[in-house]
Amino acid sequence: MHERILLINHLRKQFFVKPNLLKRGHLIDAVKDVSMTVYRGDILGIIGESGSGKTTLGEMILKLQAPTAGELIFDGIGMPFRKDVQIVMQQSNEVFDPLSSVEKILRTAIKRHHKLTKSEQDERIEALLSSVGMSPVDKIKKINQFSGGQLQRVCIARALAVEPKLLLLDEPVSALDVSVQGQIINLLMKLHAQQDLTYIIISHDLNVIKHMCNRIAVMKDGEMVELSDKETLFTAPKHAYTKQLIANFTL
Ligand SMILES: Nc1ncnc2c1ncn2[C@@H]1O[C@H](COP(=O)(O)OP(=O)(O)OP(=O)(O)O)[C@@H](O)[C@H]1O
Repeated sequence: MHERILLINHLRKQFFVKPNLLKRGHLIDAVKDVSMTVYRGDILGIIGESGSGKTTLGEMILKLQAPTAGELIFDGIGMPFRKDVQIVMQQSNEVFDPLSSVEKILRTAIKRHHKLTKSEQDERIEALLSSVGMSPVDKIKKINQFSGGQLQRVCIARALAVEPKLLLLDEPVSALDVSVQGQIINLLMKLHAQQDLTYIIISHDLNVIKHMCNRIAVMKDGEMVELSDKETLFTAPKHAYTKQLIANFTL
C-alpha cells in the first residue's frame, strides 16, 4: 500500500491581469481544478506547454502562492512546513550571492532549521558535500568560481541541508550542457534511492521525464488532462494532447 504524502484537492489559482492599451483588466485561470495524490517515494513529472500552469501549481505546493480555491493536504509532514518541501531550480547562478562561500550557504540553511553545535554543523556540511559528489575543499570556494553543474550540486546540497521530505525540481538540468545533465540526473536518482525522498519534477524535456519519473501529470490550459504511470503515458497515452506531445517527442 502506497503512503500518501500530498493530496491536491480541486486546486485553483486565478490571477488578475492588469489592463493595458489593448485589453481591459481581467481574471485568468492559471490552474483550473487540479486534483491528484502524490505518494511517498514518487518521482512525479509535470509536463505541458508554456503557460499551462506548471509553475503556478509548483508555487502553490511550495506555499509561495495561495490557492484561489481548493486545498493541499500534506501527510506525515510536520511543522515547520518550510523545512519539509524544498526547491531546486534551473538558474542556480542567480539563486545565490556570487561572493558567498558554499560553507556559508550550507551553514545558513542548516542553522535555520536545526539546533546543532558548530562541530555538528561542520560534520553535516562535509556529509552534504560528499552526498552531492563534491570535495571537502570545495566548501571554501565562492559561488562565482563554480561551473553550472557544480552550482546545481550546491543547490541540491542546500535543499537537502534541512532534510526535506519532498523536493520540487523545476527544470533541474535544462540550463546545463548535455554531458553535465546526465551527471546531475544520476545524482538526483542516487539521492532518491538512498534517502527517503519524494520528487515532483517540472520539465519541458521528455527525455528527463522519461528517464526519472514513475508517474506523469500532463497540464494543458490550467487543467490536468492526464495522470498516468510512465509506461502508460509513453505507450498508450489517453488524452489527445498527450498523444501529440508523445508523437512530437518520438519524431
Ligand atoms: N503573477 C501572475 N500574474 C498574472 N498572470 C500570471 C502570473 N503568473 C502566471 N500567470 C499566468 O498564468 C498562466 C500559467 O503560467 P505558469 O507560469 O504557471 O505556466 P507554466 O506552465 O509554468 O509555463 P512555463 O513552462 O513557460 O514556465 C500563464 O497564462 C501566465 O501568464
